[in-house]
Amino acid sequence: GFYGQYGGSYIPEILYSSQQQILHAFEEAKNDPEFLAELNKQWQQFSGRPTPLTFCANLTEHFGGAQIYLKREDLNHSGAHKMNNVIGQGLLVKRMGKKRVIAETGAGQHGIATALVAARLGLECTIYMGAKDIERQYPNVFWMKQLGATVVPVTTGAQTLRDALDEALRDWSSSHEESHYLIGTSCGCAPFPEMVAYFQSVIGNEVREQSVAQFGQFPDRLYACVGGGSNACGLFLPFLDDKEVEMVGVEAGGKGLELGEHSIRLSHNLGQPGIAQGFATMFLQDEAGQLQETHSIAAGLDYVGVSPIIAHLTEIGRIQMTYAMDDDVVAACTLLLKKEGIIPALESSHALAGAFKDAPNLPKDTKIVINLSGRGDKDIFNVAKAVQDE
Ligand SMILES: Cc1ncc(COP(=O)(O)O)c(/C=N/[C@H](C(=O)O)[C@@H](O)C(C)C)c1O
Repeated sequence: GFYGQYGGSYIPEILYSSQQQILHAFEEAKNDPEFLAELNKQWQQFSGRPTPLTFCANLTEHFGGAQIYLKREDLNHSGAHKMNNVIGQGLLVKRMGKKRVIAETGAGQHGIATALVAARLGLECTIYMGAKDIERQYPNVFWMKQLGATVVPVTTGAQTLRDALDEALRDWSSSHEESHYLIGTSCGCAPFPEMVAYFQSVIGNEVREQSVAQFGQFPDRLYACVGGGSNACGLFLPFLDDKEVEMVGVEAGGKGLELGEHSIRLSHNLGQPGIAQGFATMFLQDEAGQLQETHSIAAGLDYVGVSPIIAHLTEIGRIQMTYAMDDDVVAACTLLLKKEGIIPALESSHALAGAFKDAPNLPKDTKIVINLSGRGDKDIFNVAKAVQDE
């Protein structure tokens, strides 16, 4: 479970048995045609896969450079890519004979996806969510409760994702016999990063077929926002060996480069290697190694760690990491909805902002694919406030 110097599993001994159980269940399921058939059936019939690869003619003309395509993970059931992973892990929970799932959430997309799948699979569900995030993503919280999930407000620390993750891990430490910790992103101890990346890879595998079918080649360049790193892993990993396909990850530049104003772990040399929350990766930490507060207008990118897979691929130069500031993110969001009639999540708008910066300077025959990881319904009040402040 190592990716270069990152990854591994640094967890309390009491979790070893559950970790091993998940590892074996995952290894077996990956090679079980029945599991894979059920997984694809639920992805198609419950979540609505395959998601379209949408050409943006107006934006392409507007920028006068690269041809712009969107991978529409916003069209998954629940409105984000999170559903891909939750269905996968939900079927694994049934296979392990467990009755309860625990999850952390920030943007609420992972939370609502977990509550939806728990309802469908008849599992008990507890969601940990920072009190600040509950406030700024309330539409998702309302439905989680209607679905029968227990939503636990986390009031420690900055009351955002990192704190919710710590609380979820605490619960799992004492309930691991009957509960599964359904992590929402490609972080945490082995095998979570690999497992979440595996389930999310349905995104890139579909793009491999759709790009050749729609424009006769693989994309020249892929863009994805990076919070925990799961939608980026999902789009990028199926193209890893196709060296001509470039990959750009976009982090949250927030309000500025002062500690606490952003969530930039990999670009701009702002993160440092560290070990926390069960794994080794690049974290935002102070000189003493204490995890720092982060900020982003997008709750889903407001996280202090990052996938060890993304950290490693960035270190070896396979992924170029950049970042987008809150203002550019809101501008990218409103440009997409005005030009193409698609309302993106603020997280996904970071990938848009990164691509829109490059598009005008790229040759006209360049094909770029941007991962539209989610829809913007949950962000109504945040966007309203941001455009009002302009
Ligand atoms: C629409 C949308 N796009 C991107 C992200 C960033 O998560 P990754 O894809 O794992 O980097 C997110 C992250 N959302 C999580 C959530 O809904 O709980 C996030 O807050 C945490 C699980 C990291 C998201 O909702």
